Amino acid sequence: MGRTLAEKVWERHVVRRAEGEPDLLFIDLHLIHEVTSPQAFDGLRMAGRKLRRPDLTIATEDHNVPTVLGPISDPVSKTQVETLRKNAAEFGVRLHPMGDAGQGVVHIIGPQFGLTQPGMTIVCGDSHTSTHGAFGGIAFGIGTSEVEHVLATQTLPAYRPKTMAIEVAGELPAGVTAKDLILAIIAKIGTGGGQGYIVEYRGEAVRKLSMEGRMTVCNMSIEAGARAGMIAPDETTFAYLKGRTHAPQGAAWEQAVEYWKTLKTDDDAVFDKVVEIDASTLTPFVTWGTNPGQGLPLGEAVPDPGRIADATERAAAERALEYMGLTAGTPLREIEVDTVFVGSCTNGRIEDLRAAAEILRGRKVRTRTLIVPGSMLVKLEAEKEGLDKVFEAAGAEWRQAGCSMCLGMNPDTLQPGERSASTSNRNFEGRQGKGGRTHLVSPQVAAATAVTGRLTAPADL
Ligand SMILES: CC(C)[C@H](C(=O)O)[C@@H](O)C(=O)O
Ligand code: SF4
Repeated sequence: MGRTLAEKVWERHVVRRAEGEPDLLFIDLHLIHEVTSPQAFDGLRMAGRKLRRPDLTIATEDHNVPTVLGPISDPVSKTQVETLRKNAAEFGVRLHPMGDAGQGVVHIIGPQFGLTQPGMTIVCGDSHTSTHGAFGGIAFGIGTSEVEHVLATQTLPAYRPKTMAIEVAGELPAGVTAKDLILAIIAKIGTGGGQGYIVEYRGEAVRKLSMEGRMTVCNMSIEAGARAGMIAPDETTFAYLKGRTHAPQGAAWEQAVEYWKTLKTDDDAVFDKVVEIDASTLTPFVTWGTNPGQGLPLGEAVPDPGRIADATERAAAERALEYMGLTAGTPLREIEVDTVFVGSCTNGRIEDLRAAAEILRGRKVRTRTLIVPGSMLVKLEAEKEGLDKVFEAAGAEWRQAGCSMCLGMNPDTLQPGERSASTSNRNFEGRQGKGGRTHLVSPQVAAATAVTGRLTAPADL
């Protein structure tokens, strides 16, 4: 019987297997940030261990950094960043600190440097590590004790998840993006729908996505509860990687591509579960609730919890509407927002900024609008293209790279009761600041919303 892509990549990395025990996997790339690494380094220090493979480890500062120039004022954030600096120096880890040209959100810098490659195992003490699966590797988030294990051994014990195929037939209509697709997928399968699985996204619409779009999709796999998300590499993947700093060069490149071409699910392979979705029926999607599965097409209205059959879901919807300050039956297009955030490891890449700029060009924003590049390199690229000027002319704020308003660990937050349209990945209660209300959207919807002050698709402008 043939094998799925996930099975192929997994098997190639097993260094020890024993009955009744998790497989011991070799890890090709270990990404580090300031929030989940301090105790792991402490553990190493206490055990008198060194880092096993500093060459396969890379660190960045992202969650706690302010996105305006200047020092970190919050003492907890400051300590976390300083601790990472000390640890990186002591253990010989390459670090991209604030202000460095290579700094950025951990899931943006791996791909941009060509460190993220097809067929790899990639881990990070961060749930959105699933992003890197867009290149056809197995990438997942790990806990701090696992971070320590990987630092010490470059291996990780893990049970192999089951495999799920999400088959996306047809083409995305014009104006419908990767973000709308993944929000629609999560609304369909639920925030627990992917639990216990590695998801492989397949089908025509997925093949047609750019690498940026594929990363957006894989990024949010975790929001459907999946262990990881992946997409088989193809010409789009190779073209994206070619020439990047850490991508193989010359003969090694040819050899790598030859191997990468074998990284696809065999025709006769069997997935443990298959979900089908028709891309051609999709429209711009927004969330109305407090989990990423509570989403609907923008053309619809706030749902009536009374009409939800499942008691748990009904209770969740009631609570969500109360927190969100929404009334059932209100057209989603009539919801007014105070703040728009374009950024994060979901939608903080150059293509996302270009899409937002295209809509904001020659227009003015009515909301507080933060445009935050996912990395300093994205920032540089955007500035070369003059996108910063477009944003500033529209009245939006152009910032330094970081996680920013994706989560309230830095100065970019919502005030209690404030409402945002955000291109990030989580709309949990308090995610963007205590009492803040988040609607997850694509960069296109975010930009159009900034123009009108209400949830809006570009086609409505
Ligand atoms: C802080 C970090 C551990 C966390 C994660 O694991 O994802 C954060 O990045 C997030 O997006 O919530
Ligand atoms: S941008 Fe958001 S989702 Fe991504 S790593 Fe930072 S906090 Fe987590």
